[in-house]
Amino acid sequence: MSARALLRPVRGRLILAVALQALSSVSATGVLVAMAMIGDRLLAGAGAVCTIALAGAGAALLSVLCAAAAGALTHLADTGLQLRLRRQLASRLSRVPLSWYAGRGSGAVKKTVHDDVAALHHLVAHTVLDVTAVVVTPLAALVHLATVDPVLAALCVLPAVAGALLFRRAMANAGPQMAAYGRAATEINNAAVEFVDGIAVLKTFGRAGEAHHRYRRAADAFSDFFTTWAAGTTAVTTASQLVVTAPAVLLTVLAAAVPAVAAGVVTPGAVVAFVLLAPAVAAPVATIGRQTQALRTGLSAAGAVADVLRTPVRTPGTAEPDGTTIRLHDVGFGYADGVPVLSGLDLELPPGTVTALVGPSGAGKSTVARLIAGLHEVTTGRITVGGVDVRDLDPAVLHHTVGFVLQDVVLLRASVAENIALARPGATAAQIEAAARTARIHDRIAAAPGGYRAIVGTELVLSGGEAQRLSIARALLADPPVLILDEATAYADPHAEAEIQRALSALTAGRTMLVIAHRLAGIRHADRIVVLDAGRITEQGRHAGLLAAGGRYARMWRAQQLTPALEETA
Ligand SMILES: Nc1ncnc2c1ncn2[C@@H]1O[C@H](COP(=O)(O)OP(=O)(O)OP(=O)(O)O)[C@@H](O)[C@H]1O
Repeated sequence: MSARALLRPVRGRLILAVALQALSSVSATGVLVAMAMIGDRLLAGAGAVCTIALAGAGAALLSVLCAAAAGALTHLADTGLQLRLRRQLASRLSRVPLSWYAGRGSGAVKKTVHDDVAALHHLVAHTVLDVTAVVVTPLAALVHLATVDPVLAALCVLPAVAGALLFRRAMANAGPQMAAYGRAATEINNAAVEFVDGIAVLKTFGRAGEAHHRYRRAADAFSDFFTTWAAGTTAVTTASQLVVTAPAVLLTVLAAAVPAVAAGVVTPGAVVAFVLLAPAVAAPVATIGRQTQALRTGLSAAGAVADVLRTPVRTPGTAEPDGTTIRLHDVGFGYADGVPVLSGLDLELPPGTVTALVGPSGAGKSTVARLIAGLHEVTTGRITVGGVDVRDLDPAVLHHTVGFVLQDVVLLRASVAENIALARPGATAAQIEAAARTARIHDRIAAAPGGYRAIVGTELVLSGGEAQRLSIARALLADPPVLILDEATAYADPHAEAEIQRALSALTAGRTMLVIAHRLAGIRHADRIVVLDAGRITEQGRHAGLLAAGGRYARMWRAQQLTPALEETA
């Protein structure tokens, strides 16, 4: 979608608004013409100015009404456009791959979603009309003055031409400068977001003073850039403004008109017309900078929004999985180009079985979970659910088939009930409570003042382990045939962990499970244990077999058996 296509839905209303604004500007000029005609009549002693005065008043009324109608139209067009764009952006941004966000930074995304859409408001609601007025008013004034005296009319164009030429010189390098301006503004946005995101951890290490370092640097760079740019152009820009001021224009015209009146080649009435209308011919040049800038900003914002809306997203397929078997076929993946995290991974999760994925930190276990969840796309190979590539599955079907309790629990700033019912919005209060009880989080929720209506993060602040149990309640309620647990009990104390394990055990019957755990004791009864090391499967089998093999798993098991003893003797 191009910037032009973006504005297509409101084109009809904008054209009508431009026509009304043009009529308003012509009518406003008509008022000045009527005043000039009255002056001419009075100077000539012709009297009878009533009709002209009435016509002038009519023109004034028409001008006001047309301007109001034009403004109402553009604001209506803008409201509809903003709503449509925000919906389209929300829909697109929810479907772009996570890597798209990683490649940008939240500041840049926020700039497009918020600032650029707001800049479009100015373009559609104001700039279009302002530019119309700036073009039509001087033209209408000039046309009338040309009928009064063509030579003097040509003369009053001179200040406008001089102002425009000076302004062009000031803006000679504006294209690259505007691009640099946009980059500097984006850098400030990114730095501000980073500042807010990182402040807690920096404070923890007593380095709060440095927290805003990048932000300050970005703001300084922005200020330096702007000062240098302004210093190089201020003199010429000021000159371009000065030559089009009313006194400068009147001086130019009167320098020729006064001798012409004395010589009897121009009437005093004609001079009145020039005094009233000549400033209007040149005045818009003073606003060229502002209007051009507003147009550029608006069009570049439209371009940025159009770019986001053009971001390719995979159209969800309509294929239905045949069963719930999950297979990883020769899967390779890396977060960054040339840095593989997983390579040649073949893995099958047969229905009703529990597969445990273990391995040292950084081996890629959570990455496997994220790939199955569709949060990232495999670089090579494929992942299938019931024989269908996850990329060809409708995300809704994927998430009904596979439930996730991932390491990084994300809770929404919504009620506890809404958070639990995320994957099943129609769930009843009783079903939500039952899931919370099974996940051993009900008592904590019931003890909070708002209970299940309390807003998570403000009215109910949960610890890491509690958040984990709430996300287990979520998965329990969704009741998917396949469940992936990534460090599901990482935050829980031993007592709570045992309870959660019991609750989860009840779930496993008839279900496919992939459990990613560091503590091997919890998964030693798994149907299959897969050992991942540096993104490759190095061993797999049942607990006893792997122990007997004396490989990596056996070493990890022995190390974990020793650890409690060491703690006790310490
Ligand atoms: N979002 C990311 N961007 C870039 N690299 C990442 C990202 N997430 C993980 N990695 C890298 O991918 C590799 C595997 O990480 P992963 O979290 O899958 O390991 P893991 O086996 O689950 O580790 P742990 O047991 O410590 O949680 C690591 O080298 C990690 O640095």
